[in-house]
Amino acid sequence: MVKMYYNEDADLDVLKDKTVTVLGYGSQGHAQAQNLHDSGINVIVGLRKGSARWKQAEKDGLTVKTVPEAVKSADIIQILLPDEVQSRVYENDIMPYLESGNAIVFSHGFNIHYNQIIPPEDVDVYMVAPKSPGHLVRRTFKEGTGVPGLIAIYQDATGDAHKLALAHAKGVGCTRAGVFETTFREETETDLFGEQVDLCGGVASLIKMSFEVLVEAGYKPEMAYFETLHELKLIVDLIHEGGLEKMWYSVSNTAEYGGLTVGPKVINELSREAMYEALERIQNGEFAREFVLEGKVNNPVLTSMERQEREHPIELVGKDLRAKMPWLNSELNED
Ligand SMILES: NC(=O)c1ccc[n+]([C@@H]2O[C@H](COP(=O)([O-])OP(=O)(O)OC[C@H]3O[C@@H](n4cnc5c(N)ncnc54)[C@H](O)[C@@H]3O)[C@@H](O)[C@H]2O)c1
Ligand SMILES: CC(C)(O)[C@@H](O)C(=O)O
Ligand SMILES: [Mg+2]
Ligand SMILES: [Mg+2]
Repeated sequence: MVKMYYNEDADLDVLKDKTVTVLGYGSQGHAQAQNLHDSGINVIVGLRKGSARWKQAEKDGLTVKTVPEAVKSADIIQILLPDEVQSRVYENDIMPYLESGNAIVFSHGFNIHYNQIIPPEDVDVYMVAPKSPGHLVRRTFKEGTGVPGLIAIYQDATGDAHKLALAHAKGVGCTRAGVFETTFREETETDLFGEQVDLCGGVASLIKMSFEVLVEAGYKPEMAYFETLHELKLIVDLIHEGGLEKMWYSVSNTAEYGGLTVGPKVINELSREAMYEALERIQNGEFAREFVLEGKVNNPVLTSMERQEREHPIELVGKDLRAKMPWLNSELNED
């Protein structure tokens, strides 16, 4: 078993005299900056002048500066910008102001692993990667718990990178839930695989296709929505708490027999082949090249797919139904 690190293994004091700048105030940025600040660490947020997020970060009680000013004021520079813009911002607004002994921190290894950012040898480079969407990083922290996370050391110029990474993970709240150590390569490749095949891509495709089949067969879209999307969370909660065993225990024998016999026909050997293909494209850098080039031309494919996704009938019926369920936390930008 891998070693897990908890609160007692990490010492926040190593960050006592340091300033951490969090570049970006999106999903991870707003969560990690506020958690670090609430943990007593001196935090500055770095944003573009005129960024819509600037006011929000100030409203949240944080100091905000432009990226170059934030980097100049900091010992530890945490890059929580979209992966596809990080290398450009690094070249223009980070690298010129780095000082020997600084640390650069990532929450995903993409830009290091795929050579988009090549840091100088005299800075620490480490990762603190919460294994969770950013909004839950903040929500769980405020509830007094946290989400599990990974740390990884790419470069230990000062000899302190490991202690810093653990303290940083503690400030973000991850050592409350458990942190384990990995490498930039392992985090990057498994993270990309998980989000493409299972967590985001696989699940979204499964939801949409099962919804489409029910609606095409003449069932009401509202029925199909509850069956294929809404209830998924309730089932996943059981899996999350107690593994597949707890889910199979809780559902009826009918669901258990039907699920165990039909599931492998739906997610089948063809799906396995597609998963291996996705993994190969991640491992050989093809996916990274495609995504980096997509970013360089201002995300035309992503923009168009986001629009198509918003217009999918399950999203339209879902919007109406969720409006009738005010107890759902469906705000997009909730803190
Ligand atoms: N979203 C997640 O839950 C999640 C989970 C784990 C790891 N990560 C990693 O965290 C990092 C950040 O991802 P995110 O999803 O939080 O990003 P995001 O898109 O939600 O937020 C990005 C932030 O950067 C700002 N920004 C964009 N371009 C900028 C520029 N040129 N200069 C300055 N600021 C700019 C945006 O205004 C925004 O505040 C990525 O490395 C990602 O892989 C994200
Ligand atoms: C939250 C995820 C999917 O785990 C993360 O990896 C991301 O890129 O947003
Ligand atoms: Mg992930
Ligand atoms: Mg990811």
